[in-house]
Amino acid sequence: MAQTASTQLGSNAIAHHDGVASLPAPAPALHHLDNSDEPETKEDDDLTFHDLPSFPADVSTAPLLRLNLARLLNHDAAEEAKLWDACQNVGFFYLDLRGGTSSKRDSVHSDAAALDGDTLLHDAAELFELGREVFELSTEEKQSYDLKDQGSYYGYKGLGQGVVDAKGTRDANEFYNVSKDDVLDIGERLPAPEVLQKESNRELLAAFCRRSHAVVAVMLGVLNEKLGLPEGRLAELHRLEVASGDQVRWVRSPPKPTADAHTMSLGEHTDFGSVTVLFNRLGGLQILPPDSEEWQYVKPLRGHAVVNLGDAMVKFTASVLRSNIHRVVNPPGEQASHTRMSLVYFARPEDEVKLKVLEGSQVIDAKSKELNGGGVLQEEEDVTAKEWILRRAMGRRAGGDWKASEGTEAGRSKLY
Ligand SMILES: O=C(O)CCC(=O)C(=O)O
Ligand SMILES: [Fe+2]
Repeated sequence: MAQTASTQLGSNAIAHHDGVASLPAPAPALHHLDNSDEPETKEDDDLTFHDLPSFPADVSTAPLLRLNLARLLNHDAAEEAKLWDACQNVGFFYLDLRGGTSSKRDSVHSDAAALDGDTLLHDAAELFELGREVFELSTEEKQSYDLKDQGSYYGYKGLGQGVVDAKGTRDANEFYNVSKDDVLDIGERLPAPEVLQKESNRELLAAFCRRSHAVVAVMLGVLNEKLGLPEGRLAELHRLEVASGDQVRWVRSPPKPTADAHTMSLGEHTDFGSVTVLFNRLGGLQILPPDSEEWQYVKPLRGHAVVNLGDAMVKFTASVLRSNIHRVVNPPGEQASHTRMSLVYFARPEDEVKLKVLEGSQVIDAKSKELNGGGVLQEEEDVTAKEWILRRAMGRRAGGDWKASEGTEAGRSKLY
């Protein structure tokens, strides 16, 4: 008898499929490892946000694997295998940050002091408050921090100032991007509202960057080993202290009038960079799982980040790793009447890194050969991370060059 995705995935995966006939059928099960023999801890029982309406039980959700930072820090082989699986097959997973603290003696993690999942969760909670303050400023003031005309994607983007498709349909979110280089005093200080110039808030943003980057470094370390790349290869393309397009982003979508309920808040896309660490409280994020035509919600889980890979990892690995298409729609059910805000850390390759297939890995070489044989691997473009990110980000602004903003998954979307 066919199993449902949730029974296949076991207790450690989040999946919900109901039997309501009017809803779309569940997508085919994702590749996975079976974790059903893992005991469920008491803590795992409570993954909901108590101050918000609950995520409805009757919508189809993506059965993403749930990884645990503490286990990855202990070099737990099964956990590393799960990470490898998720990154090859889905490109999205949950990361339980609770209790994920590195021993300072662990020399494998160079920035061990910054590696603290609980403090990262705490910083994220404070940043949700700070984001609220930023968006409460007047539209006129916020608009003065739209740096598009200076050729920058940092700063503010107003509601409807981005497009969600090639026809130019306007988005339904506003966002604010803060540069890692700015808050770590590596790059120039960009114009910003007073509240973001306050030293204590710059320190909070800097701490969030360091801690998110340290979590990303753990992921990159495991992937480096699984790919069989020379030691430290991915790490040396992503040094915290070197200029890069790493950024913090707040995304805010107000509740939509009923007539507009189906307009997208944020259009279908793949992320441009390497690894994205996302903090969600209300639903609305959806992914189009591999081999599926059905968009599925990613249900937010307390204590967890949603982590996904971006196009740079696809390019570095000749598509051994996956950067999955996703979008943001209205939060489901009762959640739709609430303003949705999310907080994101985008880790990207250093500015001058060329987005080319990496050398020195048999796994990547084999994949390149396979794709070349099938004629799928396109000739590599000579593009740096900085150029790529700028082109992709600006192409999504109203009046931008949509075609130039295409990512690695263009073939998956009907909109491209
Ligand atoms: O708001 C979200 O949940 C996702 C945001 C996102 O995908 C992005 O900013 O690239
Ligand atoms: Fe994204």
